[in-house]
Amino acid sequence: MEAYMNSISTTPPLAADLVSFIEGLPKAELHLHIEGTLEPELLFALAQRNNVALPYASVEELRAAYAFTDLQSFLDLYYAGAAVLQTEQDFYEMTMAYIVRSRADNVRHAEIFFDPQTHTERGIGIDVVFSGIARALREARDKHGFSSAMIMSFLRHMSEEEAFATLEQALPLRAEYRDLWIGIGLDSAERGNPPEKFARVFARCRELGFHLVAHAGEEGPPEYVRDALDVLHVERIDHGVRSEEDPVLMKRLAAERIPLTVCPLSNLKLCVVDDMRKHNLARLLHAGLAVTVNSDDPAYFGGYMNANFLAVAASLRLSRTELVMLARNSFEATFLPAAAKQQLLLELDGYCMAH
Ligand SMILES: Nc1ncnc2[nH]cnc12
Ligand SMILES: [Zn+2]
Repeated sequence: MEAYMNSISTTPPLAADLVSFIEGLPKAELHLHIEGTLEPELLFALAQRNNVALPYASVEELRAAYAFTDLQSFLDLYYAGAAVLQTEQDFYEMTMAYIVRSRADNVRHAEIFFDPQTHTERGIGIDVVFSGIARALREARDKHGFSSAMIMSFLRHMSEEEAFATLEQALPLRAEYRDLWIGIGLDSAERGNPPEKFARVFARCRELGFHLVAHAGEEGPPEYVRDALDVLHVERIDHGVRSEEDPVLMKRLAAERIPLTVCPLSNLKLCVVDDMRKHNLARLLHAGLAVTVNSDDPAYFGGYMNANFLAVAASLRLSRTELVMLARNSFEATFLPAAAKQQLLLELDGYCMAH
């Protein structure tokens, strides 16, 4: 919330009816790291339960440390924070907290990243990670009709060999999690870790029939976006905001309607932009790209889905039509079967007619 407040402090407030329109707008979240939803309060509670020492005396002190200068300064804290996750129940509670929070934002479907290497490196079994996350997602589906999927992401600061080893560990679980585990992603430090580094493991995942996505063009150059498409054969680009530096790439992204999962508050917190009013989301949208709004690591960046929508709506003065385009793009960009996608699009149409 803090980043949102700073960015709009010199921007006129949104009309109350537009705020409530955004809050109730049905939406899909396609760029969310479940480890990035670990709020300081839960992080402290898990540290205590699992006897993990923290270098912070209080929740407030920890929150005060969330002042990032770039992606790496965030990743250092994010990986350290994830060390409190030890048991299946811990992963369950973290995931359930995210579901409660995103249902309140009227997120109707979420495709969630998880980073097994962050945990297996510390001796946590990969089955523990899958099981805790999936138990929460299945419970939310059965109790509330909350629709979701899991995207297992490789850490790009690690080697391709280590990514292959993670894939080998995970594949025996595939049948057990067939209802949820639909895709493979690529995240962590982008600069100096180009898509080609993971060409072989992505080719294998493609053969295995997974959906493919990758972070590209967050801090890295537009060539990484092009190579994520041409070398890794991804179907969506996570972030992709630096694509704007390459007009040929922009034309292609628009013509092929390749979804970009943009994360406005993340971009502000990680200094990809220094002012939300300068964010290129509206320009990308107007250039015909399939832009979506997402929260990335909401516990660290100051807001969940609605905070992201409200921040761009206020700073970029987005109209209802533009906001609906963003929500529509989010449903169209899901990996849901056509009928389920259509159902969500109809729900969105119904909402627009009623408001
Ligand atoms: N914004 C981001 N970029 C790259 N890797 C990440 N892992 C978690 N959040 C990330
Ligand atoms: Zn991300």
